[in-house]
Amino acid sequence: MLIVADENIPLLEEFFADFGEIRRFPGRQISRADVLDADILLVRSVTKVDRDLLEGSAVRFVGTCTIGTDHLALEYFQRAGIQWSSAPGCNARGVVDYVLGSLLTLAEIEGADLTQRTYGVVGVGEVGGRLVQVLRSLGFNVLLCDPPRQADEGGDYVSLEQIIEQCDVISLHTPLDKTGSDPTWHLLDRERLNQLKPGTWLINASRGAVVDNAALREVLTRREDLQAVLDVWEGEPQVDVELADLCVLATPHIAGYSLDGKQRGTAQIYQALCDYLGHLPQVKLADLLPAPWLAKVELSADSDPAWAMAMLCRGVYDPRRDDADFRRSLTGSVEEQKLAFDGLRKNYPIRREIEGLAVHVDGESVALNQLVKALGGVLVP
Ligand SMILES: NC(=O)C1=CN([C@@H]2O[C@H](COP(=O)(O)OP(=O)(O)OC[C@H]3O[C@@H](n4cnc5c(N)ncnc54)[C@H](O)[C@@H]3O)[C@@H](O)[C@H]2O)C=CC1
Ligand SMILES: O=C(O)C(=O)[C@H](O)COP(=O)(O)O
Repeated sequence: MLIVADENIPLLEEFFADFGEIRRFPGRQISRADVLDADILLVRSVTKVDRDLLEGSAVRFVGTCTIGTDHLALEYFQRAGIQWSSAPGCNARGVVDYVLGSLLTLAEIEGADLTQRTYGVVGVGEVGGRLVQVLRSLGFNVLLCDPPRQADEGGDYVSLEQIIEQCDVISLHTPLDKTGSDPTWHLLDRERLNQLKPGTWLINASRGAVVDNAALREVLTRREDLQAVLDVWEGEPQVDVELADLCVLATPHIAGYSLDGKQRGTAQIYQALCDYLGHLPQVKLADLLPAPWLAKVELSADSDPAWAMAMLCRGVYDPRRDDADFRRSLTGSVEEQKLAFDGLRKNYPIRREIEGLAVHVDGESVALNQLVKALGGVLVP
């Protein structure tokens, strides 16, 4: 069996070597000729997998080790009888950690109290749902917007207009969808961006085109009260440098890049391929994931909870480093910038997740215990 795979998929050898030959390519360069004889195609988000790539090839199974599926031509797969799988939720916690780190930076720069703001989460699926859970457990006021879920399940949802009208912080976690009943392409268009409440913080770690980037640049230029954090960009790997300059934090699509998230993505596709081929899975992620460098944190019971939150979150992950690395890469020619965008992602440093962090609170503190649990940490004796 021949497997063609994006070279940036971690643990390819460990999970897939037993199935046959693995040929690795840079994801953006996988071509018709590369996949012609392949049985299995394993990708990440940067490979457009459509009829142009697959027609006439032997590929019968496509696995994307990502949450997003906007790079896959799913209707074509159905017509052509090609099985596929994505990795739902694999790196959702990494994105939550990115948002938490961004909030800490925004609060520091603005001198704001995170407990006093109203949060709007747009798209309440794997990522947004986990984010809502953390924010509410922290005692924050959170409004939810998810028209598809609202239509299916009813419940405690508000419209995007209400989010824009009432929220001090808006975090976007929808898929990128150009069609359907609730399209998200330019969900935040010029009109909606203009309506943002004074002082709104806008975070986009979904897909670049969920926000009209040109309109955002124009609105941020006029309105100094707004603060934006962008992890994703229209036209990646090319980035609007002027827009990046206007952002508080700008990063090269790495919000979900925890080691755990990336390796989980591979493991989920391995499981899906085993199901497709009727194989009994032999490889377990738990045997491969290394122990985190930060094994345990000790907090004194009289620590200030706001300080403790910053320490715990930033001790595991602080997006300011990614922002600094990215900004340094935005100085060369456009071609150099595009290469740097992919280079930063390819050589991404090891980063772990806050969930599961072992924390010992030395003494009695209800507030600290609640904080640790809200962040997903584990209280240990
Ligand atoms: N920056 C990064 O590194 C990462 C980005 N992502 C992006 O985040 C997206 C969301 O991820 P998940 O939460 O795992 O997906 P999901 O599919 O679990 O949840 C998406 C939610 O958005 C809702 N939704 C769809 N259209 C909407 C609309 N017009 N308005 C409001 N809500 C809408 C859906 O009903 C669903 O509940 C992914 O599709 C992917 O594009 C995901 C992982 C990492
Ligand atoms: O899972 C997703 O969806 C993402 O956005 C991934 O973090 C993207 O990572 P790459 O596939 O672009 O490496």
